[in-house]
Amino acid sequence: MLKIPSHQVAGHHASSATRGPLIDDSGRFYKPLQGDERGSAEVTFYDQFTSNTQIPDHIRKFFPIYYGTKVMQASDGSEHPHIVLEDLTTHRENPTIMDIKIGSRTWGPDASDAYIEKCMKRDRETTTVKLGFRISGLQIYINEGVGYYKPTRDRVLKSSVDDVRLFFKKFVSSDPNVESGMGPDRDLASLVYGGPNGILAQLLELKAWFEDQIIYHFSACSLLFMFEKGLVLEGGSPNAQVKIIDFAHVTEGNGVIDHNFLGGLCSLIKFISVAIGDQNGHSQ
Ligand SMILES: Nc1ncnc2c1ncn2[C@@H]1O[C@H](COP(=O)(O)OP(=O)(O)OP(=O)(O)O)[C@@H](O)[C@H]1O
Ligand SMILES: O=P(O)(O)O[C@@H]1[C@H](O)[C@H](O)[C@@H](OP(=O)(O)O)[C@H](OP(=O)(O)O)[C@H]1O
Repeated sequence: MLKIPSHQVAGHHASSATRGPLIDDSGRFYKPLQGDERGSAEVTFYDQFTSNTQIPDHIRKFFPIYYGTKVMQASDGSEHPHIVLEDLTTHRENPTIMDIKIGSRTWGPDASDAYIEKCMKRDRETTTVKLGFRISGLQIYINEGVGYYKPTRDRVLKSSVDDVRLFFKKFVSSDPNVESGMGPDRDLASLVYGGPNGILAQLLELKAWFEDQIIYHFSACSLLFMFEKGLVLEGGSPNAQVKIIDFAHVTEGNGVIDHNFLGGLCSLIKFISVAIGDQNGHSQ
């Protein structure tokens, strides 16, 4: 049975009037191809990436598994091609999720002047230009009674630099709505951001690849942070994961490192380091 994902935090949403992602019970995520060149560019990327033998396994794990494309009934009732992906939330019960669009510019080298103008406006209005990334959406699980803290798209996109700092603290706090004089409690910071399997370690692994790889330029891609607070309450690990998604503006690297993504990633790493409590940032 196809349904609208309940854990989508950003991007185009499905409704009976608009085409958006759908999921099924087998753990697949169906993303409708955008009608213009963005849809075909994303398919081209996934086709090429899936068969690219230059991608090390420890990097491939950051990408959703790709199952090809399928023409099927879209959320608006039309027959439409979809990209079929692994549903990254399928094994999670109450995931806490953040979508962060990386890069200090969100268009690729072949973009039209009109598209650049549209993106530049949005990049300036958000933290993209200042920080090299912007938060596009998030949800934070609080508990069974309250459910999720999920600020509106408008609220998230209007974030200042200080708001971004605060969101990274709220993200790992027991209740994002509660703040003492010291701000949100950050009770889960060392478990979720820190440690050998935490988000910071995963970002550093990605960064090492981005310092070297000259195959792709990942314009306007997002990193998804995910973890499960419920597992911590049961005494386990939060199963923190970083994934990279949204490849509508990926282009060939042509022998040049992806300085736009790499710069944003370094900036993000510094913010996460600070949110853990290491005011000097990470030394690597
Ligand atoms: N494979 C996946 N599994 C589960 N959820 C996903 C997956 N891919 C994307 N999502 C969810 O859908 C949201 C939007 O995804 P994506 O960025 O690919 O869509 P988009 O409509 O192209 O976005 P944008 O308008 O920002 O370019 C993400 O923030 C995430 O919550
Ligand atoms: O970050 P926001 O404010 O949500 O803005 C959206 C974001 O820039 C997306 O990347 C873009 O889609 P693409 O990356 O696929 O171009 C989308 O364009 P659209 O509204 O024209 O689809 C924007 O609305």
